[in-house]
Amino acid sequence: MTTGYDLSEVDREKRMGGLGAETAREIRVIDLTDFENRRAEITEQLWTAATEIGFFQLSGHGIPQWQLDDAFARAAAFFALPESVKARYPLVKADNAGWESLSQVRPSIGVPDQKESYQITRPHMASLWPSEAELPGFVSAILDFEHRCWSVAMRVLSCFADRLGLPRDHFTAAHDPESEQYQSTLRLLHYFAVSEELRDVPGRWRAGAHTDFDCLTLLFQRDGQGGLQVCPGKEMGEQAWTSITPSSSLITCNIGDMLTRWSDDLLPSNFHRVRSPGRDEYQGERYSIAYFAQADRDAVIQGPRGVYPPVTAADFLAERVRANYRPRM
Ligand SMILES: O=C(O)CCC(=O)C(=O)O
Ligand SMILES: [Fe+2]
Repeated sequence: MTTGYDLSEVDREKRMGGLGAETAREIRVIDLTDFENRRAEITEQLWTAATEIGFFQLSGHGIPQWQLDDAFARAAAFFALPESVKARYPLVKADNAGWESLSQVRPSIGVPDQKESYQITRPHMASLWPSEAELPGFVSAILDFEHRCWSVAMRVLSCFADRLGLPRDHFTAAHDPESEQYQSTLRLLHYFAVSEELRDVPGRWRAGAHTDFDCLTLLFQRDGQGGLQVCPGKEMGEQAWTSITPSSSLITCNIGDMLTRWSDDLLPSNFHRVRSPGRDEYQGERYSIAYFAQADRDAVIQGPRGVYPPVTAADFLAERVRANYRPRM
């Protein structure tokens, strides 16, 4: 077993900080309706979208619209708390839990993302939840939403397991919400409105180019709050980025580095970033929510063909988090 790993993903990321070009690409929408009866067809669609393009969107995912809207309303209420209150729930890096602001520095750009975020990782929240008085009903609503995300992610991962020749529940067993080792994370994100003095300042990103550390990311956005751009991993050399039209009802998915390793590189992780609005665009704030399906700390990541040495999900994640935040955090 290796301890840590060689961080080649970070080296790769450091080459992706430039502006690049823009290009149109097809982003497929895959309908999960009637999942159990349509599993074979859906599996084919997910596999080709994931391997040919990398990013895809889900409709028919079963999370009701009211619950998506409610999660965003609660996220906005959290970020609207006074700084002094949010500061009582600071990000604990080792646990991927808590609130941070302007502290995530992507290796690609070397300056902080223009955002704040609040991360929920179930086993580590004891002292990190806002109180009932501060935000009534927040904890139960967010935990319920997190569980709905888990269940969508596990459906998608079960299809990938089938195609990789692994037991169908291989990934589900490694993302066990009942385990103390669980480390999947729900992340509420708030990108700041662009102040007058920061407009047109080059080199500012809402989120610098990166791949995610996890197995699978579910990303929720809001109509009209654009900025997400993607660049399929296998085409990273060209640095041609495609803007994703935000949608309040679809889930945008991407593969993360953990699943790339676990699939012996068959499922590529994908670069993405959130650009700052241009001069003539909406300069207001932007919200998004991401669910990162990250295997439990004690899960051992190694693909069926053993292309990479085994590494625990705990070691894998710890190295990436260390490479991503200012030392003071
Ligand atoms: O906010 C977004 O649209 C993307 C967020 C993201 O890529 C991340 O937090 O890893
Ligand atoms: Fe991301």
